[in-house]
Amino acid sequence: MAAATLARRIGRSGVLPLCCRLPAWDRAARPPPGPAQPPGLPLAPCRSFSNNKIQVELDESSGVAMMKFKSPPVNSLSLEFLTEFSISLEKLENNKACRGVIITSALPKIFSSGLDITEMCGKSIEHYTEFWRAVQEMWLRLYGSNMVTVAAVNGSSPAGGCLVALSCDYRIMAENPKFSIGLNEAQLGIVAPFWFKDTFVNVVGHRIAERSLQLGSLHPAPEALKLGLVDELVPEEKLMEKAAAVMAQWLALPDHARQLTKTMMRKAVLDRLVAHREEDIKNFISFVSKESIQKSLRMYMEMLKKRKS
Ligand SMILES: CCCCCCCCCC/C=C\CC(=O)SCCNC(=O)CCNC(=O)[C@H](O)C(C)(C)COP(=O)(O)OP(=O)(O)OC[C@H]1O[C@@H](n2cnc3c(N)ncnc32)[C@H](O)[C@@H]1OP(=O)(O)O
Repeated sequence: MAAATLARRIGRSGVLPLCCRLPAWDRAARPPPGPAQPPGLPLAPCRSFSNNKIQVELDESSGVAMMKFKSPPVNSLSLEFLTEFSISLEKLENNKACRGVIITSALPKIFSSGLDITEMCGKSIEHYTEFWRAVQEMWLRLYGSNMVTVAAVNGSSPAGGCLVALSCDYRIMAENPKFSIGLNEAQLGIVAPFWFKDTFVNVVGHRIAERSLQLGSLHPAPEALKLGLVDELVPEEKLMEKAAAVMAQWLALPDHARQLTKTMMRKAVLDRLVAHREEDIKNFISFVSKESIQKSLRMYMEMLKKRKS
């Protein structure tokens, strides 16, 4: 689907209507590009594209795309960011030349600061609906992607930023103990929804997830490795090289076998949100509309500003 059409269909809702496409986890496995492809068949025109928030470059010879978050100061996941993220994933997913994507940040020291807190403060019910649908859409696309997804975590990655990394197939983090990662929602006085929790449990197991979620822990990189929250630590300057090597290793397998296995591992969790999407939006709205929650979020934002001065 052309980007302009996609953007029109998403419209202000930030959501791709489910009727527009099969979810990635239900699609048939794609044949690998290259010799198996009928000669003369044009590849989708998406070698490189970028928008205000995200830059993507696809190397058609390897089938690997590099996606870089570039939304200063901290790559917070605003409605606009999430919409651009979903559009970028959709474009790659639909491009037969693309088999894998490495996700990283173009900003120093920050992978993503998580959901944009200002989107959850003092807004209308319509806005909360639109925002939360966009968060869901991003996760459904990323967690359900047929592509190999590698997170090259080159900075701190709290809450929604951690979810992005957790939703990938493999996480490599820069071995800087000043960088931390985790679902710290409880520290903000908010609660990670069930599908954040399910994604976390699928990576680290129930006990570690329960303790970490209740405490709202942000784990410095070495601790994140010990917990299995990330798969590897490497010196920062080696991060992209390592991500490319891991990607090559994963792409060496036949797509159909890997994709069907991924679907088998993730389907139950994806289906659970798909079946309860509207209820999940209602829960989000009634939760963030509470005066006590608004107060907690405002205090947290003030704390961030004070810490700076
Ligand atoms: C019953 C169940 C119902 C379910 C209900 C669901 C409820 C909601 C669930 C929500 C799920 C996920 C939530 C989130 O993702 S919330 C976001 C959590 N993120 C954080 O806690 C990170 C906060 N930020 C930091 O710790 C630091 O900023 C940093 C990322 C480590 C970077 O530090 P820095 O020193 O380099 O930069 P700093 O000066 O702090 O920040 C620069 C400016 O950016 C602003 N900012 C930072 N993070 C955010 C953010 N997430 N959203 C919006 N704005 C952010 C910060 O305030 C600075 O602004 P300014 O320059 O002072 O104006």
